[in-house]
Amino acid sequence: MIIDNVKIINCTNKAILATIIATTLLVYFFYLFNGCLLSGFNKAFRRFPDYNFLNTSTQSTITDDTQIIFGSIVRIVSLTDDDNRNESSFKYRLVNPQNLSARRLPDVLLIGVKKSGTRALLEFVRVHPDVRAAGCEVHFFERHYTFGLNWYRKKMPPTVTGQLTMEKTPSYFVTSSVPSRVYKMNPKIKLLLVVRNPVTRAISDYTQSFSKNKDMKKFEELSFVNGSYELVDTSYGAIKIGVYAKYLERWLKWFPLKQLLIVSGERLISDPAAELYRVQDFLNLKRVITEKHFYFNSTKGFPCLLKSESRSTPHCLGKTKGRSHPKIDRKAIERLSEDKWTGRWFPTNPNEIQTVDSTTDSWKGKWFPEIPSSHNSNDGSYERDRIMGIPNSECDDGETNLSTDFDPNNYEHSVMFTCLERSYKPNYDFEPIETIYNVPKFYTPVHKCMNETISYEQRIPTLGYHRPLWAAYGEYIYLPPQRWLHNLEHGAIVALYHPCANKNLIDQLKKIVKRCLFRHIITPSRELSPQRPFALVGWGTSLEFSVINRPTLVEFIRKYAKAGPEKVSRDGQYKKLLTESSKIITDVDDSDVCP
Ligand SMILES: Nc1ncnc2c1ncn2[C@@H]1O[C@H](COP(=O)(O)OS(=O)(=O)O)[C@@H](OP(=O)(O)O)[C@H]1O
Repeated sequence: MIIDNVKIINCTNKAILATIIATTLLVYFFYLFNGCLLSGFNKAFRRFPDYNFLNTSTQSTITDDTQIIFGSIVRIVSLTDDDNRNESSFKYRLVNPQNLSARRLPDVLLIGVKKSGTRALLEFVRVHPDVRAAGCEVHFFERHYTFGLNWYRKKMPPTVTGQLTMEKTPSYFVTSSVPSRVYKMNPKIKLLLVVRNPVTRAISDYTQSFSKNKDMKKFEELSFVNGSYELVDTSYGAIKIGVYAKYLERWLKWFPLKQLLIVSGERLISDPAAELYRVQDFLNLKRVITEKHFYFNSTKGFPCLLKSESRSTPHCLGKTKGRSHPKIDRKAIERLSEDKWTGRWFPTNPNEIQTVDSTTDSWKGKWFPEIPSSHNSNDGSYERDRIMGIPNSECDDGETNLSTDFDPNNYEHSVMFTCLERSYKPNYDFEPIETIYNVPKFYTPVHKCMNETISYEQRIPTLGYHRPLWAAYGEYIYLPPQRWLHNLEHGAIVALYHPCANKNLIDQLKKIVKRCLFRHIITPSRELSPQRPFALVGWGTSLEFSVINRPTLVEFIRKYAKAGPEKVSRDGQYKKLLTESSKIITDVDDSDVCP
């Protein structure tokens, strides 16, 4: 009986043990299978932090990297990653597997003109997700025609239905056999032709040859017969190519003008986005390539891409594009540019060319593509009207067209600096939030004239397009961000407060900033949140806070003052609603910040 009892107890123990193991295993498997469910919950919780995280237009990027540093929440936002995310949203599409990897003959040909900006146009247009281009010049129609169309097709990139295939070889334009061959391949093909002031083009052409052969004669000697500036030598290749109409005539025998778009090489440099809009319209593409894709690199002196089909980082064209030109005798340039030398534009009588296709409006007549004086890329004059710090009533003189940003004389605009709600209470529970944008190394924002609006994606902008005239340093009744962003670029610190912020705290903030450095701006801003109605802003960074903690603010100012990409300490020109000019603290360069 006792033995029986022991057996029963043993059996019961085994059963209990088995039950425990089974339950543990069950729980374990349940956990494994629902891991994604749990992480889903976690993610959902993480999606609901406080106001500041929700109310910023950069919220999608905030998850990038958030850390606690010196009692502040620091979030690091990658601008380029964010851009990629935007791009990918239109890059991905549902495709049938059989649509993949098909190589097609070109729908679009970039036929020339050599040294007019053809590489720039190709690189810019292939940013479009619906355009795929052969990277190298294929030279099919003039060099490798005997290889046949199949060979040519294999040189093209794979495309899916709906994508355009494109190729550029600038020598197509000047080779007589090419237009008929292209027509034979595809009579409906679209043609792009970049033209540039032929004198600048000739100098660029000469520069390229000279880089390969330093024993070459001077440009002036090659361009004129007998060494005097009397007779232009139109047999010299660099000059000859500039007689665009001669070559165009051949193309227009095969293709109607509506199948050809003439792209301005000058505008491709001064305003690439505008020229790319024309190209996208001509190719029936959605206007995807915009100003956001470009930045002007002042070191290179040309627009560059913030990202492209193959690279997500900012980059310019290679070293062979945008070379320095040798110094050419001004008299030679003047002689080559003379209006009365019709041969520069046309082989004979300018009116002759109009008989080729006079039915279409887009034919510009003698000036091909337009009067040369209207664009002259030689002296960089395209940037002249936007030069910073020089008042220009047609662009920005700090007086005209101010309402584009903020009109100091319009009482309706006073809402920008007036509190319409109850005053916000400071709250120690809200830690300061520092946002650091990874500014691309070569990012150079453009100056925009007052006839163009500037808006920002960031709630508190820390970089971006701005006005050519920057603000005089000091405290303002209100200063729009389109002005103070220029000050940030010069290394200023901008202190912002919400008009409804606590008055005592506003005074404390002002005192700290005024005692720290000369290069400061103080202005209200309605973009701040009720929880953190104060902010300090430096180039590419901002610190939003609820209460005034002197050490935190001083630390931020020391870290980001003078950190803008331009080292300019001189005072600004814009003074509308300036109430107190800033005082020099150590010296004009703010050598010692927050002494
Ligand atoms: N964004 C940008 N970056 C650099 N360069 C630019 C750009 N846009 C136009 N250009 C001008 O393009 C000139 C070269 O023209 P092409 O690309 O047609 O040359 S080529 O025929 O393919 O050799 C090149 O000529 P050079 O200045 O003589 O080098 C440039 O003036």
